[in-house]
Amino acid sequence: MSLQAKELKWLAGGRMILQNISFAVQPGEFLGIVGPNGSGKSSLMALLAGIRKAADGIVLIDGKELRRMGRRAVAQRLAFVEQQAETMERIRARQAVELGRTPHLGPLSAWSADDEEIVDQALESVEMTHMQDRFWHTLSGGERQRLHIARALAQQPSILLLDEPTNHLDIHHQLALLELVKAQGLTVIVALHDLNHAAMFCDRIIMMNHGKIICAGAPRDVLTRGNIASVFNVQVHVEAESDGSCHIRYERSFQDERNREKKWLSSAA
Ligand SMILES: Nc1ncnc2c1ncn2[C@@H]1O[C@H](COP(=O)(O)OP(=O)(O)OP(=O)(O)O)[C@@H](O)[C@H]1O
Repeated sequence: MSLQAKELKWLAGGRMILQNISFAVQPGEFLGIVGPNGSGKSSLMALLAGIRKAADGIVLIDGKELRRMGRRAVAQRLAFVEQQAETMERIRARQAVELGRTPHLGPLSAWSADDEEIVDQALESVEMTHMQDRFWHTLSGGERQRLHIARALAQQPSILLLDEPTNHLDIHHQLALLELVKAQGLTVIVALHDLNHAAMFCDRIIMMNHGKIICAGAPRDVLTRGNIASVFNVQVHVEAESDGSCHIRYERSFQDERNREKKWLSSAA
């Protein structure tokens, strides 16, 4: 399924948060959104998921306007894992994943063996089967995050929106999660802070700053020394990889160097 944003604009507290946001994601494409804190990534994800309404502009799913689709119809097509997803205090891990099946259940389609199997698979894919009977409130931040992903996969969407899904995860689970999501072949839009993960996994990247798209394109065309310096105020070396992607090496700042030098001089005195 494709997703298109056309001239999106969003205001909050009388302030322009997002403006001139236009882009399209093709079926099966893995699109990354990167940008500094406060650049508008989460706000954009919320507009794309339909949980916030744009002041102007439209979101289209396979050419249909999102705001004209019912909540259930949207949830059958699109799953959203928010950055600070709500807690579900009194339920067990498995029940949290079972919630992903809700949009597919109805008066004529009660809970079935297929639903059970889909939930089993979703739990297994995030390595949480052994914790399925644990109460939600006893789980760590990373375990909860993996269950949110499992819930989204159990929803069997065509489009997956993930807002910083690797928050709270150790490096094994960060990579495992991105590999798992990539392997699903879904249309994915993911906000990421780790630029190397964006370079490794994304087909295309949108770089945002101050609520606008600064540039968009293949990782090696977006994650350049110049773009990263002007948007993130960080100096980097970008090394080209043999597979056409790139790897970013961060330089220590001048201030860091001076502090280290001072520390070394005072300890040597
Ligand atoms: N409901 C709101 N009311 C007022 N301002 C808001 C609201 N929601 C977001 N903002 C502001 O909009 C800007 C963009 O926020 P947003 O959360 O979209 O950024 P982000 O790129 O996801 O940041 P981060 O990387 O820190 O998660 C911020 O300045 C934020 O304070």
